[in-house]
Amino acid sequence: MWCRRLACLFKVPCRLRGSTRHCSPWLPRDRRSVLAAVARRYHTAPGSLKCAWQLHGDHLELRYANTLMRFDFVWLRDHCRSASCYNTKTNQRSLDTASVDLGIKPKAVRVDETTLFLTWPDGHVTRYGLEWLVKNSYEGQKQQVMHPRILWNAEIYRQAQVPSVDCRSFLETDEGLKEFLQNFLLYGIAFVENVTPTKEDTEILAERISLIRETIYGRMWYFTSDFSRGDTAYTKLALDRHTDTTYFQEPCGIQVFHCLKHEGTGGRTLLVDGFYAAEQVLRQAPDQFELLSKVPLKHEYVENVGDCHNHMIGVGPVLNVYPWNNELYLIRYNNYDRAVINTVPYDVVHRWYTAHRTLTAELRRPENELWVKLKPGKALFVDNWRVLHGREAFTGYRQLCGCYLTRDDVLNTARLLGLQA
Ligand SMILES: C[N+](C)(C)CCCC[C@H](N)C(=O)O
Ligand SMILES: O=C(O)CCC(=O)C(=O)O
Ligand SMILES: [Fe+2]
Repeated sequence: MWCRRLACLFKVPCRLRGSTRHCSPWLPRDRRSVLAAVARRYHTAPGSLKCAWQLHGDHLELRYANTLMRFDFVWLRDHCRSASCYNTKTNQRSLDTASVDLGIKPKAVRVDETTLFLTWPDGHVTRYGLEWLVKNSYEGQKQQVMHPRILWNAEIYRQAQVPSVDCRSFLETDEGLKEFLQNFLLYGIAFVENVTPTKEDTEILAERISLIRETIYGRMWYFTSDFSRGDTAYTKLALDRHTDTTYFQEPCGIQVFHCLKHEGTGGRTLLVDGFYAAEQVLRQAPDQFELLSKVPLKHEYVENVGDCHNHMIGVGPVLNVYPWNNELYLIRYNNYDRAVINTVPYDVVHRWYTAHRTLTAELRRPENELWVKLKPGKALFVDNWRVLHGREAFTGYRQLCGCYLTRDDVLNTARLLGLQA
C-alpha cells in the first residue's frame, strides 16, 4: 500500500530548515538518452554567466547558475509567456494546454546571455529568461524552502527575544503589521500588546490580517468553563498539547486567543513548536517520520450537548510534507480528538504507534515547552498548522475570546507586504 515511487521521492536530503544542494551529475545517467542526445553541447560566449544546453530525445537539458535542469517539451510549450499564450494583465494562461501535441519538440534552440529561445514546429517562438527558468524549474524549487522558519524550543525562543508588537502600530502602520507577520511566519506564534480587552477589539485585530473563519464555534467566540459545549476546552481541566480542528478536512490555519478575565490560579498556556519536535524525529528515525507523513488518520468531533449537535470528520496524516522537498507544512496532532484507526492494517498500526510515541516524547520534552500566562490586553496568534497549544488546569472565573483565521488570507497579507510566505 505504501507507494514505493513516492517513498523514493523522500530520499532527497533537503531538510526542514536550510537547504542541501542536491545536484545531479551533468551527464545523463541513462545510456539511451546519451545515444539520443544531440552530440554537441552548446555554450554561450565566454564572459557571461555560463549557460550550456543539450537537446535530448524527450527533454532539454540546461545548465545555468550552477543548476542542472531538465525540461519536458510539453512543459516548455505550456509555459510560453508570449502575448498569445499568456495574459500579463491577469497573470493567467490563455494557451489551451490540451491543444499542445504531447510529442512536440522544438525545431530550433538558441541561447544568449539572458534568454533561451525555442522555435516550435509551427514557427511560434518562445523566450524564457534564464533566471526565470532557474527559479521555476523543478531542480531549482527542490533547493528552496517554501516557508522560511526558525524552529524553536523554549531556550531558542527566549534567546531570540522576539518583540510583541504594539496594538496601535499593528493597526495603523504597515511596518508594525509587517514586523508582526514576519515574526509570526518565522516562529509560528506572535503577540499583540495593549489591546482593549473586549471581543470587538480582538475582532478588529483579526480583521487587520485576515478573514475570520467561521466554524461550529461561531465567528468570534467567547468561552469559559461552563461546559456550554461538549468539549474539554469548556472545563477547568488541564489540556495537553494539541492542534485544533484536526477533525476538519482543512484544519483552521491560525487561532487567536485573548484572555479577557481570570480571577483564580493556574490556567497558563502551553506552546510547543510541532515542527521542531518533528525534525528531531526525522533526525533520530527517518522511517518513523515517513510513516507519520504517510498513514492517513481520521479525527472526529461528536457533540450532543444542549442544542449543539455536530459530527465532523477530518482525514489526513499527522505530518504533511511537500513531496518534492520533504518540507513540513502541517501537523495534525490531537490525541483527544483522534478517531478510531480503521484506515491501516495491524502491522502498520503497530509501527505507527511506535512513531507516534517518538513524536509524543519529543513534543513532551520539558525543554520544548514554552509556558505563558495570557493576560487581558495581550492577544496571542498561533499557527495552528505548526504550533501546539495546551493549558494548565485552573481555578476561578476565566474567560477567553478569540477566533480562527483562514490561512490563505494571512499568507496573502504577508505576501502583499513583501514577505516570503
Ligand atoms: C477554541 N474553541 C474554544 C472555540 C474551540 C475549542 C475546540 C476544541 C476541540 N477539541 C479542538 O481541539 O478542536
Ligand atoms: O483554555 C485555553 O487556554 C485553551 C483551550 C483550547 O485548547 C482551545 O480553546 O482551543
Ligand atoms: Fe485547543
